[in-house]
Amino acid sequence: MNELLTSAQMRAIEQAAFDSGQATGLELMERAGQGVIEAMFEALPDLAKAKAKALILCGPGNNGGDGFVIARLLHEMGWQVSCFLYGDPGRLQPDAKANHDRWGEIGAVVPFADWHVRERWGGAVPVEQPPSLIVDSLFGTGLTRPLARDLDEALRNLASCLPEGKAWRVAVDAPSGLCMDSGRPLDPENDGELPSRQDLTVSFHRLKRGHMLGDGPEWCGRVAVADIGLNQPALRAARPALREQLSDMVQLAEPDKRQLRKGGEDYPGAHKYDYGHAVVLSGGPGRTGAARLAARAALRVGAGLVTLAAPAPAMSECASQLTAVMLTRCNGAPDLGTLLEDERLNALCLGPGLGVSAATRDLVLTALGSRRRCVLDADALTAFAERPQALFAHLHSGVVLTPHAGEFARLFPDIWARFIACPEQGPAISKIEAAQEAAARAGCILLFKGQDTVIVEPGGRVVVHAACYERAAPWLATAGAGDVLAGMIAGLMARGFWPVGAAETAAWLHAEAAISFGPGLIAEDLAEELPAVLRASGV
Ligand SMILES: NC(=O)C1=CN([C@@H]2O[C@H](COP(=O)(O)OP(=O)(O)OC[C@H]3O[C@@H](n4cnc5c(N)ncnc54)[C@H](O)[C@@H]3O)[C@@H](O)[C@H]2O)[C@@H](O)CC1
Ligand SMILES: [K+]
Repeated sequence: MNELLTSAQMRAIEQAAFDSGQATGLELMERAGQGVIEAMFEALPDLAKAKAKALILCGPGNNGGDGFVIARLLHEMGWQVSCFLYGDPGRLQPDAKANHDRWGEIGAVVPFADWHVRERWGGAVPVEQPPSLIVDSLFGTGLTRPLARDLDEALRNLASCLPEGKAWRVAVDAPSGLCMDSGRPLDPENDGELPSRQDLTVSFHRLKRGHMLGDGPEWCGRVAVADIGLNQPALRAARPALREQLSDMVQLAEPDKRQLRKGGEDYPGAHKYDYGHAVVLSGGPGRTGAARLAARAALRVGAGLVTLAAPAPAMSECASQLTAVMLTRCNGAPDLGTLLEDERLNALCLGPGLGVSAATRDLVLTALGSRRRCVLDADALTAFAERPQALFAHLHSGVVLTPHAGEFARLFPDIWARFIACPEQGPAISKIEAAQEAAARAGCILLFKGQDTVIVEPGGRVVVHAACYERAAPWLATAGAGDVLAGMIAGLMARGFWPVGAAETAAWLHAEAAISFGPGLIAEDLAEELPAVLRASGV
């Protein structure tokens, strides 16, 4: 259940279910409507107390069909329901039409020409009793272009007449206007500001990428997944074409708890060298903090030994601040080369506080030449902004790049420009495609940071860690947090994690530590919170 689907993958699963006789469209639509009802009363318990009047906004496709089911079921529960339709009833798809007609036996359908939102709810004394629930069943995974201007205007009027807090808002599958493959609003006219935020968005079968990526979480409010009875493993097993379509399935990040555990059957009587030796390169005097943060994190995440390699003038500054982390002198690339003659040094971290300079570039190239597993972060990336190709030519499958948006833009300016252009049609390019293209060009693992962190192995695994909803960790926006992440990845690689697995586990632990610590967090706290996080997750 940790998968993130594209709209096309969802359609393919649905089609396979029809073709194999696992379900009919009408059955799925009924379960979808039922699923929304159950999910919203569970997630929003106050909604049941507010039981009064619901406004169901139905669209021209199957998303609208789900809305007619919801209208009927709410009516059966005693709600007063108004159904508004944006679209031509004569052109509804058969399943949506069937549910439109069933609703028609119960109540009216207000055509778009008669919505008159302002007249209804805009005056000092509303003409009509305001709804306590507004269900957005206009567009779901089928949205391919921005909302038409007249609909957009009606929805903005509705939002101003019934602002947030005046009525609960629940979206069926997607907040209308959001591209569900990217989490980006298809709304160039309004700079991506959709008409309203939802309190809850109910997805079907699995989460879609748009629920977790980009601005998706902000517009969805909260998410719930309704089971609509699709047996994906059975469909996949029986249908090679579906297997093919689901082969590049994106997963939500999870920690590898088995590998995180020390001791046990993998390491009877383990020695510290069984857990590797990470080396973190430090900047000069007054700029050693970032590397020290990374080194401490590498040790806390379980590397057997961690050495900070600092230039001579910074040695005393480092020595006064280190205890378990070891210290060695490294005055530049030749010293690093000598250091790496010791084969026990098996993972490197370069970038935090290193400085944007030719000396940094030389250190990076020496590190890459040693073929050690390596994290390149911060200045190790920015130092190549002028000539990214000079870096890419030396990268290999044991390297993890950890750019934030600014660093990504410097290394991959063309991909970045396409990624941030306001999309006019769907599916819009998502952070996943941007990261995939960048990783393919670089030829190594890429961890593209952000609230939605995307981890890509060229031609391989794609993982998303989204610090949203119950995993929101706003305190992570603090100086030095990125240095800690880089150190954690290096520490895990020293322990023997594959680079992509190290990036995934580190991204999860990093957010988990922030969630566990809570408000007031500073970067120093992240590594210190790791023991509690590891214990709580059963490691
Ligand atoms: N895939 C599944 O397994 C299920 C899907 N269901 C529902 O069906 C939805 C998908 O249905 P559809 O494929 O019919 O798509 P939608 O109902 O999302 O959209 C309807 C159609 O509108 C057109 N359209 C796209 N953008 C538009 C715009 N800006 N203005 C006007 N028209 C536009 C497109 O041709 C699209 O097919 C899902 O989101 C979900 O709510 C459910 O009924 C249950 C099961
Ligand atoms: K919707």
